[in-house]
Amino acid sequence: MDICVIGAGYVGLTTSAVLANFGHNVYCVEKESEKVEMLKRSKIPIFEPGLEEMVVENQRKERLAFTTDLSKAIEESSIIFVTVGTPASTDGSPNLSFLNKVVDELVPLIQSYKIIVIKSTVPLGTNERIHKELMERGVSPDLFDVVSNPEFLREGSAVHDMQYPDKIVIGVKSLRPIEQMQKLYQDIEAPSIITSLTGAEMIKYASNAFLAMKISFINEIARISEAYHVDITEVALGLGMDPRVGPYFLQAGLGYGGSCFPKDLCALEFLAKEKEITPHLLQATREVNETQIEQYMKKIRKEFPDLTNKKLTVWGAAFKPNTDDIRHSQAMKLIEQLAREGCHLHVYDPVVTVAMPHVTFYQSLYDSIDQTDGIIIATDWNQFKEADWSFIKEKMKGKIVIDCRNCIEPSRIKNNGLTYVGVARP
Ligand SMILES: NC(=O)C1=CN([C@@H]2O[C@H](COP(=O)(O)OP(=O)(O)OC[C@H]3O[C@@H](n4cnc5c(N)ncnc54)[C@H](O)[C@@H]3O)[C@@H](O)[C@H]2O)C=CC1
Ligand SMILES: O=C(O)[C@H]1O[C@H](OP(=O)(O)OP(=O)(O)OC[C@H]2O[C@@H](n3ccc(=O)[nH]c3=O)[C@H](O)[C@@H]2O)[C@H](O)[C@@H](O)[C@@H]1O
Repeated sequence: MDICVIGAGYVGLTTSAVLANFGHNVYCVEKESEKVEMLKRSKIPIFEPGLEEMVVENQRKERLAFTTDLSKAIEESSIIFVTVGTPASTDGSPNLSFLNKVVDELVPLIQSYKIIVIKSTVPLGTNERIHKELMERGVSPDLFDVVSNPEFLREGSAVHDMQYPDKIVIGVKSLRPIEQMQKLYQDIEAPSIITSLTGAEMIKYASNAFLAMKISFINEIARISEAYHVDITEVALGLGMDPRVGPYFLQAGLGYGGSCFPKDLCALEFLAKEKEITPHLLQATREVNETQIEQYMKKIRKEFPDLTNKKLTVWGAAFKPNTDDIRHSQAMKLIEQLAREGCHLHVYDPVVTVAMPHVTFYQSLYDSIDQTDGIIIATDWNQFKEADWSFIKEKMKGKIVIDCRNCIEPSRIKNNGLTYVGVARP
């Protein structure tokens, strides 16, 4: 099949590479010409394990092309994926300007039957609205179907997640596009859920809200566990053994960040309030998360009562490991807070470097700890878990290691004469 993917961000690039890898011809249309030039030279603008290799391989096989020319891509494609960003506006409502622009651009270009697949995460009712708008603007209903096909990939494992999803959600208004959609995904072994356009939108929001709630739940339980000297990792293990709960997303720490959980939670809260529903759990989830940085600042201030001119090392800046994405990163928020309080910060992240006042980003893990007063782990990269703590003990000046992700076994640090501080790890 010939496919057009609009947007070359995390979702657009992964969708393009994976569909091309399944043998489809894919045109990935991106509005930023510099990005397109880079991609044409097989340079990927984001860090995502396995993506570059898959892009290069499919460019070589001439199944994947990058362009700014939407009209040619639409003319040649029967399926159009829309993967543009839907960031939060200042009032928490989703900003749909990129999506609306795409709809404007599509109106004059639909001259033969197309399936328009909305992969971006959009507020309830958006797919219905797009369908209506296309008709009102003169596009014959014989020439298009809108399909709501939300994406569940995680950054850092995007290529794997898209090839091996646990389900495929297909929201439709009529039965007409279903067969084509199933054919498109025939190489993926996963159950499909066929639902309404708005039902698919809600499955996406409910999934992200539930996962975020699980994280805030374990962070709240960690606060209580700490007060009663209980080990949160044992609690999470025992809790997660119940199949009704499951073992995932029970890692206590600095809280969730990234380009999706914070904005999708705000969007759902906004959508609830629009219908005069008080979203108690969503609000509580957000409130716990928003106070996680302060929880850890208290721990840091307890170890270093005067932060002015303290030389501290922070490991991790990305919002999670295996990505260079710092959008709404809790690690970055912590770094900014520490810098505001007068610390001299030495930061190391395997793939992130940012220019900011009072902060020096290092290119090597061990260079970042030279003569430091303490180490703060803000993102749980594997590299940090595998560090040589006896060597670190020799290089650093102080003794304190604050693990804001509970990602290191305390004994590994304590056995080397250092002090370990996590959350609820007595
Ligand atoms: N990042 C993630 O892990 C996931 C994101 N999502 C959702 O997918 C959507 C996209 O997310 P990301 O890929 O992270 O966004 P992104 O912001 O990284 O990428 C969007 C891309 O679309 C391009 N674009 C915007 N308007 C365009 C237009 N008119 N024509 C061509 N290109 C255009 C932008 O320049 C940008 O490169 C969002 O709704 C997000 O909530 C869903 C699942 C996972
Ligand atoms: O809609 C989206 O964009 C995506 O949002 C999340 O994926 P992502 O944001 O890439 O990353 P996650 O692995 O979910 O982690 C999100 C945040 O939660 C934190 N986290 C995760 C798990 C955990 O147990 N504890 C915890 O603090 C991570 O450090 C990170 O900051 C969802 O997991 C995806 O299914 C979804 O498609």
